[in-house]
Amino acid sequence: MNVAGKAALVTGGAQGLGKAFSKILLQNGAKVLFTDIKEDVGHATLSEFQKDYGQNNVVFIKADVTSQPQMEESFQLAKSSFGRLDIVVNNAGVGGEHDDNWERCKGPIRCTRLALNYLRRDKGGQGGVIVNISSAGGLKPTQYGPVYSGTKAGLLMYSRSLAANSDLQQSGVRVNTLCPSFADTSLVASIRDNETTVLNNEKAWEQVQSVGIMPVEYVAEGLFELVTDESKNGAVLLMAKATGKKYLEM
Ligand SMILES: NC(=O)C1=CN([C@@H]2O[C@H](COP(=O)(O)OP(=O)(O)OC[C@H]3O[C@@H](n4cnc5c(N)ncnc54)[C@H](O)[C@@H]3O)[C@@H](O)[C@H]2O)C=CC1
Ligand SMILES: CC/C=C\C[C@H](O)/C=C/C=C\C=C\C=C\C(=O)[C@@H](O)C/C=C\CCC(=O)O
Repeated sequence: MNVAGKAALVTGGAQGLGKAFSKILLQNGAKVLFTDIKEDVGHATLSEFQKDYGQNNVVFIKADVTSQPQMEESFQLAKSSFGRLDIVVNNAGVGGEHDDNWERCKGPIRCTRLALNYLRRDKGGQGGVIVNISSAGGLKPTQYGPVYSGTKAGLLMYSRSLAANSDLQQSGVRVNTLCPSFADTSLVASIRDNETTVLNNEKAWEQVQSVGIMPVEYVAEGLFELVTDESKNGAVLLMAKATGKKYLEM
């Protein structure tokens, strides 16, 4: 897929990986609507992007992925702003070990279901691609983040199963999963700063340091590959500082 002239919706795009995903799409000529719950940070990112990529090529809306009405409004706004929707990146998420944090999995599922109403050819869309942001922790056990790993593994298998659906394939929609290891964002800084609820901050931070931390721009290259390579459907891309990009073969 050539993203130039295409339209994307990225959740949690105000900062971190979501900002880097939005940026790489804009840099390559796509129009982007990004959502976030952080209004001030979102508006600052919007101004930066509008200056660099054009006033009409980027839109921000304060919207929470845990809210069905807010996400319905976000998808409608993307369609009315750009006249089309081709790419959806379900990125918004939080760290931490709250035992009810299945929203980390349910939020992207909610948004994937909404996305299908806009992308499917049999629903008036033009086909497209959904990329769900899981984690290396969704593929490999994280002993200090079992809830995090469990929810990300759930999202991964939801995405793979949906991608295997033949009706969806015929409607022109691909569904891929990106599994980054640690990247340089506030989520990882919260482990360093003892501001999260991982099971043992000190040991978790030691693990982060031994695995290594990737720049967000590098992770965005993986996202871009999953968006543009039309041979990829149901793909799971693991990215880590030491081992680079590796597709799951299973
Ligand atoms: N940083 C890392 O090492 C890794 C991060 N991930 C995943 O990448 C995604 C992005 O995380 P980071 O950029 O690291 O974190 P971050 O904390 O820097 O950015 C997350 C963004 O999502 C927004 N957000 C959080 N909850 C939201 C909600 N309910 N609705 C809308 N927006 C919401 C936040 O306000 C923030 O702007 C998450 O799904 C995370 O689990 C996956 C693997 C590694
Ligand atoms: C210590 C983590 C605790 C809590 C989770 C935290 O809230 C967020 C974690 C975000 C990312 C997790 C990444 C996990 C990475 C790993 O488990 C690494 O051990 C393995 C990473 C890559 C291996 C590459 C390879 O085998 O090819």
